[in-house]
Amino acid sequence: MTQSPAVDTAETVEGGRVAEAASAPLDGPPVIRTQGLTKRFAGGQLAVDGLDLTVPRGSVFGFLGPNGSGKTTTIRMLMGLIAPTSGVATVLGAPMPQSVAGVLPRVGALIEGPALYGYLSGRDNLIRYDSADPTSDPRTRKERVTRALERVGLAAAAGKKARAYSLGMKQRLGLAAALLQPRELLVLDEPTNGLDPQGMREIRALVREVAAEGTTVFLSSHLLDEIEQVCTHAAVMSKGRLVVQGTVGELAARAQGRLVVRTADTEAALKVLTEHRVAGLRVGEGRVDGEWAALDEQALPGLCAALVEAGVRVRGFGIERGTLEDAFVALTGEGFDVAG
Ligand SMILES: Nc1ncnc2c1ncn2[C@@H]1O[C@H](COP(=O)(O)OP(=O)(O)OP(=O)(O)O)[C@@H](O)[C@H]1O
Repeated sequence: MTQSPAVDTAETVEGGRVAEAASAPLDGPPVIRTQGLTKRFAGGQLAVDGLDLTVPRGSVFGFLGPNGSGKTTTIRMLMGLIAPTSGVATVLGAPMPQSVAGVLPRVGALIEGPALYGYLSGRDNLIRYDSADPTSDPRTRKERVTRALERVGLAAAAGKKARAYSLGMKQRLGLAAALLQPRELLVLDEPTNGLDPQGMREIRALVREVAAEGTTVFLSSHLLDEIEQVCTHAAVMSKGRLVVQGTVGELAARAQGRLVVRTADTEAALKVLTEHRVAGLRVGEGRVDGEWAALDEQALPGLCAALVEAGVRVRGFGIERGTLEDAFVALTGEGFDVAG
């Protein structure tokens, strides 16, 4: 696939080297920055390999990658839960894990499912969680708990014991815990895991709302469309390494749209498109597609007419938009495993 000029602003990793970016930084120093961050587990597993990540303040940053690509391990290092084997992680300007005590009160986090007391109600779980936070004000606790339950859509189920909650409700309760106080940074590991489509929409709306209030949101996901819907920026991981990072617009621009002709007469269509110098032609079941970026939009009606004149029975003719998934496949040469 050819690259459009727009993608040159994305920070790209090729052959293990980072080409520094002019990637639209938002205000101030980055909220998260890692340099050469690496984690090799005792068993020898290299889970994160030389990661250079820059999360701009005010962004909704999607940390994207198939299962097992190193997202959770990275988040655990950022939150000081495990120490890196080598490299540096800085969160809100302070090195981790050394600055855990100063940094974590400024961060709301939902990692690997919330730790809940099953015998307590949702509301009592939040009260207990908030009481354990030395920075929280007991005088406003009740209102803050009520507000957090409302925000995540759990007000009606607040009195139910947490063990009776579905996975999605537990996930919401964990999110409510992260929202008990205003935070500079919200870190969410797969926040829509276990939610139905409506629940996913609600959580995404909540993420946008929190971001609009000025909180930087860092969320991991293996769902490409989720990243496209809520994030301003994204980084793509594959096998512990950073593939690319930049704004979502820059990343999606890597996936150019394709000209698609739907017809049973694929051979005849291929001939006409070749004559018209359409590059990157591929023939599929009942369709021929090619790169369209180099074509002039003005040329499309003429191209369609030429197909018809050549006797091609055209059932469909148009441009299909490229997706982040196309970009991922183009960048890694792999399919994106969305299982799990
Ligand atoms: N404690 C551990 N000990 C050994 N290997 C581990 C450990 N934790 C994770 N790994 C391995 O490190 C790799 C990265 O795992 P990680 O959980 O960070 O990926 P992920 O992208 O978050 O995937 P998922 O979405 O499935 O959680 C995997 O191969 C995993 O098996």
